[in-house]
Amino acid sequence: MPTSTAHVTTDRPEHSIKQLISHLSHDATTDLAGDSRGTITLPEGRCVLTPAGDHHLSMVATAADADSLASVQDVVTRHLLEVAAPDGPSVDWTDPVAGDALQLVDPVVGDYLLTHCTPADEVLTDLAGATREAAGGAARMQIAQDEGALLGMLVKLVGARRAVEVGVFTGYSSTCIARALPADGHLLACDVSTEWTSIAREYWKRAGVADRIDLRIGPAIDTLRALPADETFDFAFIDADKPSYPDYYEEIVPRLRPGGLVVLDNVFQGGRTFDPAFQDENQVAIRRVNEIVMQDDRVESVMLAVRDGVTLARKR
Ligand SMILES: C[S@@+](CC[C@H](N)C(=O)[O-])C[C@H]1O[C@@H](n2cnc3c(N)ncnc32)[C@H](O)[C@@H]1O
Repeated sequence: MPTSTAHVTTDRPEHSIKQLISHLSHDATTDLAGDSRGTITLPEGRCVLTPAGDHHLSMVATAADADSLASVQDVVTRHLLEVAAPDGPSVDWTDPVAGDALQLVDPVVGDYLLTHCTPADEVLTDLAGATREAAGGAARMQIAQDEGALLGMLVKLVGARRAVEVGVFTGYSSTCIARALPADGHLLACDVSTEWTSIAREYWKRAGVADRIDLRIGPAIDTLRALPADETFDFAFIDADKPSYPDYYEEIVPRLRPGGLVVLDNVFQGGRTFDPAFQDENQVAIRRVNEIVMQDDRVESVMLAVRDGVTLARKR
């Protein structure tokens, strides 16, 4: 039960955040960012305060369990009321929500997005159907149509000729990427499964891109590390086993040309990324790679709330 938010009415949100951060600086680890966002880190958890328009501030508290969350809420609320004017704000926290119950994208918005991008053609529609039939529940691993459209558009915007994909499955994303490459383009596609990628091969042929794709079966980290030293890429998509994301990222970034793009999928982990109660190896690795990307001077990055969270990192 680790996340809860509160919206507080205050005349000067930036000023209130600054005061609170200063007030708590002896009892907690505090940080005030240039955009007036304040972060308070306590032993029990964390609270991030953000100005929201001229008369509000929003607070997001996270902790590993309900008791710790209540303690974070209590500390922040008490100190906020201490620094506020005597007729100070009322602070009403929402009920705690577990990370995996967060609604990442409202279903109404999600449907609208899906139905307002270039529609999937017959090949991609058939591929999605064949994957559902062959993989059942595992078909969830396949990227959705709007994410495929995004990948294709990014490949074109970057003007990519050489691309690499880590995590092929039945070939939806690789088809979108390969189609967006020029006729002499090349996609190095890495996966461990001959079973799933046999479906991919069939659909690459149908899409007319089989000759641009070089499928390598085996642990992707071995494939990447075995590449010639001078092999470079313009575009990379990482969508395989999550614990290896930091290693994939570190292998790929040095091989990106300046202006090249690496895209990382599932950086939200269904909301578990935001919730410290979730500590399995997937979530730990994704939080780690999210920090690595954010602090990496070699790239500029942005995280998009597309599906399960997509990070774009462009090599400087
Ligand atoms: C989420 S799926 C990829 C979905 C795909 N991008 C699509 O659009 O359908 C993850 C894939 O990563 C592959 N995988 C898992 N561990 C791997 C590893 N160590 N090296 C390479 N591929 C791996 C799995 O076999 C699976 O096909």
